[in-house]
Amino acid sequence: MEYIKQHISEVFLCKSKVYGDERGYFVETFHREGFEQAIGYKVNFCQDNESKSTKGVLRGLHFQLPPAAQSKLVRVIEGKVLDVAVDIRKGSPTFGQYVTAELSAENKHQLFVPRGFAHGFVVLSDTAIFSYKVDNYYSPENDRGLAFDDPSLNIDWQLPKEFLKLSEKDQKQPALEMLDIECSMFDYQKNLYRG
Ligand SMILES: Cc1cn([C@H]2C[C@H](O)[C@@H](COP(=O)(O)OP(=O)(O)O[C@H]3O[C@@H](C)C(=O)[C@@H](O)[C@H]3O)O2)c(=O)[nH]c1=O
Repeated sequence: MEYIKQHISEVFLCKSKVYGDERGYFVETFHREGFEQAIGYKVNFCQDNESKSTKGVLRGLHFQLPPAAQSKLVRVIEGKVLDVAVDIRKGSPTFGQYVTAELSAENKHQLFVPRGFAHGFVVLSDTAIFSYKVDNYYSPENDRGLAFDDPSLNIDWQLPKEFLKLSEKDQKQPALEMLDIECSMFDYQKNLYRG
């Protein structure tokens, strides 16, 4: 597995080695020791999630507040998505900036999204199955969102806005400037994103 630091250096794109033969292929999708060595700290993944969506579905941008903050290791097992991780750590040199990655069943890339990032994706293929590990359990009372179309972020979701399908909740998420208290719960100096 290759772990590639992104321009926000706590975010990693993970590329698996795919062994193809006449039967099909084999791939390691997670190797704890290698993963922790690459990112530089321990992450205790405790829940695996899967969702299926149709083209144009946009889920996000989501995060959970401490003490239920989550790191996520995300991948696609059917179809193709554009995945986005926005840095919401107060005091971070890359605050408000984001990383994007095209994740597909074909390229088998994974994105590691640390705590202190709002995460979302849009489906670019007819359907997509999204699969991910998280290192803290689902906590509806700590579940928060950030507007996918916040002009201060200016994210290019690669599909026309009228084509996007969002949950009711995600159609009215707040802009980043409204999330000052939430962002300060991910203070960069305190390294809180390291769990
Ligand atoms: C996320 C989650 C949802 N649920 C339930 C709550 C709800 O009834 C239903 C659908 O929830 P949501 O609408 O929040 O699902 P969804 O929009 O797919 O939420 C996910 O979006 C992506 C972008 C993420 O980054 C994830 O962390 C998660 O927030 O599933 C759980 O039981 N456990 C979970 O871990």
